[in-house]
Amino acid sequence: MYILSSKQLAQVDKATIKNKAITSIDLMEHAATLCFQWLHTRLQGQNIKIHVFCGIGNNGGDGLVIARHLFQHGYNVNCYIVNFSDKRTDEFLTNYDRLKEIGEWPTVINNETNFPKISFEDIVIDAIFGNGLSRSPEGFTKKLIQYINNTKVFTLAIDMPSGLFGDKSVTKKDAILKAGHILSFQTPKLAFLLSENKEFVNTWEIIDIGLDEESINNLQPKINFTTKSEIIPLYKPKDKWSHKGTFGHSLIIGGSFGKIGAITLTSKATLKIGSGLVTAYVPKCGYNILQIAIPEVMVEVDDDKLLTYFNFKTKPSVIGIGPGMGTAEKTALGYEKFIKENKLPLVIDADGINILAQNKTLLKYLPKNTVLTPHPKELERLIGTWKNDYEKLTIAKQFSKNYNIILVIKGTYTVIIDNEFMYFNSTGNPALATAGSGDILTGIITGLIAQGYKPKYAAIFGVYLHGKTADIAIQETSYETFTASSILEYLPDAILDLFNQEQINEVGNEENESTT
Ligand SMILES: NC(=O)C1=CN([C@@H]2O[C@H](COP(=O)(O)OP(=O)(O)OC[C@H]3O[C@@H](n4cnc5c(N)ncnc54)[C@H](OP(=O)(O)O)[C@@H]3O)[C@@H](O)[C@H]2O)[C@@H](O)CC1
Ligand SMILES: Nc1ncnc2c1ncn2[C@@H]1O[C@H](COP(=O)(O)OP(=O)(O)O)[C@@H](O)[C@H]1O
Ligand SMILES: [K+]
Repeated sequence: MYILSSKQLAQVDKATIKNKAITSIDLMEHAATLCFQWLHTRLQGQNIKIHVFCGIGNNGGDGLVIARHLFQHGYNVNCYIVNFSDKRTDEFLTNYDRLKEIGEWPTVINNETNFPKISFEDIVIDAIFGNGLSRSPEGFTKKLIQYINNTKVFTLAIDMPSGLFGDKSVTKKDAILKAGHILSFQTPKLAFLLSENKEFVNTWEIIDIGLDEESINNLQPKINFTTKSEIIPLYKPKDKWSHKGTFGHSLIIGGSFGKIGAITLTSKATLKIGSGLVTAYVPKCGYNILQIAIPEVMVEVDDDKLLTYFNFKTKPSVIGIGPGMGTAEKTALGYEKFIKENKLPLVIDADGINILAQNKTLLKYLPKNTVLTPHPKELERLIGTWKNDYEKLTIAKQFSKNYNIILVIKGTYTVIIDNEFMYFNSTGNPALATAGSGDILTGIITGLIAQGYKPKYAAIFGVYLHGKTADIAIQETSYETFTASSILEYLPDAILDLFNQEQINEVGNEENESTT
């Protein structure tokens, strides 16, 4: 699914009202009723105090609709208007009247002395600011946000946590509501996927409010959130007449004394994802280890304990390089020579990236669409520092464009960057934060390229499957006991899950709530 900017979302709201012949007030009624239903399903009429804080724009309008439904269903509700401006939208005013019509008058909050008492057991619904936030909240509104945050009460944010911009960094972090859960309309917001916002964004889900898909597509958005629906079409079914040559030959280069495990994991993953043939090129000390650990993999050797010569005989279709390789001087020299001469598709990880970062003149030798898979530290060495996550993405896009390479920036929401396009991954969880997890990813992406997946799609698909293994595993095992080898154990389930129709379009289901 696409990720839209605030401006694009406002455009799509307008286009939906025009193209679908629905009024703005009905669209609001529909969206906010879905939020009410979400809450009602979970509370089942329980007598919990619910404080609904409404702004004066359309986010406030949503709050008024939710409050009305809650009142009508007998909930214990206090509704407030946070009166930070004399402006009112028409939809707000209509819903204000509708609330009064059922005999409920919201309390107007104009200053700090009107702040209501909130207990830890209560629920707060945050409908103060949504997509129309134009600057950081100030004055009593900011104080109210801080007051709510200090209560540590459960907060349900409608569309956005108030004070957080959907698509740009906030410097004043003391005026943002810390949401316990967010019900966000139609598309994920970029802000939810960035670690700088982790204090404000806990779990979130997307509520499909029926905005006009055609208008969304017409905008040709460049930021994507990759879910199962986008992954299924990428899958390449196996041809009945295929043979092992059809699925490519991967060469996996890496390892050093004490780090043969890393390259063993990468080789195993390359084989397991379906590369027809796999050869590992390792220091001599890795020979027996690899031959015993993975009989299916062929092995070529370099110097005793470190890669030095890079003079393999294998003629592969793709090369995955870097895990466990080290950055010793003689390895770096051999690697530099290899990079300058190589013309084959590459996936570069770990020390392969670190050596490039030490000698950036090498970058121009990388074949077009080389995949680099840095974790945040490796990325920093490669592209330099950044002031905030948005700037990081801007620099990374420019880097991808300058060198014609595909960046896989690993993290909670791994993002694949190809020029100005970004693909955020939806799968994965902290079980993956374990030694060797990245080595496996390198193998998966390499093995997919060997089978004919274009590098960009191999990266998107590989990252999705890698994360999915952990999501499936965690229902059966624990975070603690999940190791990098578990990724390979659950890889068959992750692939088979693609054919499990029931879970398609699962974003929005509780099962797929996203946790940061
Ligand atoms: N049909 C639809 O369109 C649908 C819309 N929907 C809902 O609408 C929401 C967007 O509504 P919205 O555009 O009215 O913006 P919202 O966030 O309520 O507030 C804007 C107001 O706040 C003001 N303001 C901003 N920052 C401020 C600050 N720091 N301090 C003080 N004031 C500040 C700003 O004033 P201004 O910037 O002009 O000064 C303006 O008056 C969206 O998130 C979703 O919940 C859904 O119902 C689905 C259907
Ligand atoms: N909290 C998390 N949620 C989702 N994925 C995670 C999380 N932590 C780590 N990962 C994933 O685990 C992998 C770790 O890779 P990396 O840091 O290179 O590990 P290693 O060097 O140990 O192999 C990446 O794919 C990353 O996206
Ligand atoms: K809000």
